[in-house]
Order: sequence, then structure tokens, then C-alpha cells
Amino acid sequence: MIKFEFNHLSTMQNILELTNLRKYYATQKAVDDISFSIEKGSIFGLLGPNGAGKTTLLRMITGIFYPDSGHIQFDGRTFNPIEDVLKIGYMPEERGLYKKMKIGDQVMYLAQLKGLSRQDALKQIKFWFKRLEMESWWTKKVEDLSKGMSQKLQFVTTVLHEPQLIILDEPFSGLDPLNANLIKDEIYGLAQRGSTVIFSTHRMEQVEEICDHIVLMNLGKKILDGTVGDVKQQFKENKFSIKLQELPAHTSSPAFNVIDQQANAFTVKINEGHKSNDVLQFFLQQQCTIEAFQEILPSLNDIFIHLVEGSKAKTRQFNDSMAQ
Ligand SMILES: Nc1ncnc2c1ncn2[C@@H]1O[C@H](COP(=O)(O)OP(=O)(O)OP(=O)(O)O)[C@@H](O)[C@H]1O
Repeated sequence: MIKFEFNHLSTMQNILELTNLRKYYATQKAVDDISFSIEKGSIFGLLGPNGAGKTTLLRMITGIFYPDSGHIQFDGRTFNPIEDVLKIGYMPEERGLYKKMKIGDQVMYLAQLKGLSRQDALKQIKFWFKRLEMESWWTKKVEDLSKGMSQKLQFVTTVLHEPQLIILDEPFSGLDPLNANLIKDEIYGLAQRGSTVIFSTHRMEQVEEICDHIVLMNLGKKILDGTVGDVKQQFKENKFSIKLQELPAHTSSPAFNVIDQQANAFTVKINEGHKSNDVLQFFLQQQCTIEAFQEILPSLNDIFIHLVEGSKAKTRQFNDSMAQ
């Protein structure tokens, strides 16, 4: 398990602190001894391949399931599903809106269920409908909306009471790039106004762009926990890109290997015991003019595949040794 900056001490800076959470379905260990914290006002990515245990974990955080064991601390106190549920907005992957009901009536009903008075609900709905260009939808029915439009509506019903904790499962699925940007800006805005956002998705490029901190789960276990920056630093492979004004006489050096070349641009991997300056020196000695030089960090997608494949291989080894 790779771990960064995980602080087990209870602190008011955290909206959530999960300690040794477990949930089994018969013998299936859906969530198996998971602990981590989520800082207030952060945008947090909960990642994992299909069947990793994310939905089960989210259902415990939202009070839909009780854990078999472990502890959930919400905003400095033991989580109380009945009281705290109004402070949480959850947009599950399987969306649940009434198809035949008029959108205005439906959103008003859901806002009041979240504890808003009729007057506050109306104010908030008008605010959000204007912001997301939905004002003309009031008398429409959900069945008249496209997939992306219902997605936007579901987002509004999740956030309009501006809950302390917002949990979004695949919030961009079905959205065109313009609407995805609109929702992305709203997510940043909600976090700036103090809400914490948990974001669950398989789309790593979105996580890379949006999230401050991530946890990667696989087979019910936490296998990675850290800030996006720290995680990328941890998995970097000493690769650099270098662009020269002209081709060098040769590229053979004990300091590095060239792993890719496109005209005058090279990707190099620096060998053990050598530094990035050795690469620069090598080309400068050949009188080359360096136009650009930059470290290449791995993408979250590469890290995800590397770790998930790695833990699959370990499980296969374990199963093979048990069978012998
Ligand atoms: N109601 C259930 N009964 C039995 N097993 C279940 C149940 N729900 C989930 N599981 C199992 O628990 C494990 C975790 O499932 P979960 O739905 O939490 O994963 P997930 O990470 O949300 O997956 P996905 O990304 O595919 O939505 C899986 O092995 C799944 O088969």
C-alpha cells in the first residue's frame, strides 16, 4: 500500500474520517478495512476499477448501508445517518427522477425533502435554473429531456441545498463538452463556497484536472492515497523530453537512453546515478541549442493501470500458491 499525508488524528479540518470500514456481502469482501480522511472544501477523487467497492463505500457514507464494522466521523462527530443525511447531496450512478412529473414541481418537492422551506426552495431553484440555462424547463417533464439534460437536472437536485458534502458518481456521463465545462465550473464554485466534493469516476483525465486528493481502491482495499501531485511524483520514471534546434551528431550516452525520437525532439530516460543536468551537458557539449527541456510525469491513467494490473497479478500468484 502506498500512502501519503494520511493523518489518523481526528481534526476539524476533515469533513469525513473513515476508520477500518468493512462491508461484506455474504463472503464477498466489498469494502475491506478501509481508512482515509477527506479535508473540508477539497475535491476528492474516489477511484477504482469495476467492482472495486466504491459504490458500497459511498452507500455507507450516505447512510444507505451500515458498515459491518469500523467508524465514520462526519464533521468532527460520529456520523448519524438520520441527522447528517440532510448535509449530504448524493448523485448516484443510477439516476432517479420521476419521468411523468413536471420538472418545476419535482425539483420543488425534492428541495423541500432536503429541508428547505418553500420560499428558500423557490429562491434556490430560480438561482440554479438561471445559472445552468434551464429556465424554460419548468413545465416540461423529465421524459421530454435528453440524457444530458436530465443529467444537469439531477446535478441541480443534488446541490441546490448547498450541502456540506456533495457526492457525485460519474457526473459528466452523457454531457457534451460545453455542459461538462458548465458543471465543472459549478463544482469548483461549490468547493470554493465551502462544500466538499467526492467525485467517483473511471475517467482519469477528469480526475487529474479537478481533484486535489485521490484514493484508489481495488478488490475492496485501498491501494493508493495521496494528492494528485504527490502520486505523480511517486510514480515518475525519470523521463524527460528535450527539443533541440538541430540534430545532434550522436545520442549515445551512459547518462540516458533515448526511448522516442520525433525529428529534433527526444524522449529520454535517465539512468541510475545520473541527473537531468547530465543530459543537458551532453547536448551542450555537442554545441546543440536547447529549445525545451521538461520532466515527463506519468498520467493518472498509467498509474491506475499499473497498480490495478499489479494487484491482479499478486492475487493470481496468491491463488496459484494456495492451489498447489
Ligand atoms: N447487493 C450485492 N450483493 C452481493 N454482492 C454485491 C452487491 N453489491 C455489490 N456486490 C459486490 O461487491 C463488490 C463491490 O461492488 P461495488 O458496486 O461497490 O463496486 P464499484 O467499485 O462501485 O463498481 P462499479 O465501478 O462497477 O460501479 C463487487 O464484487 C460486487 O459484485
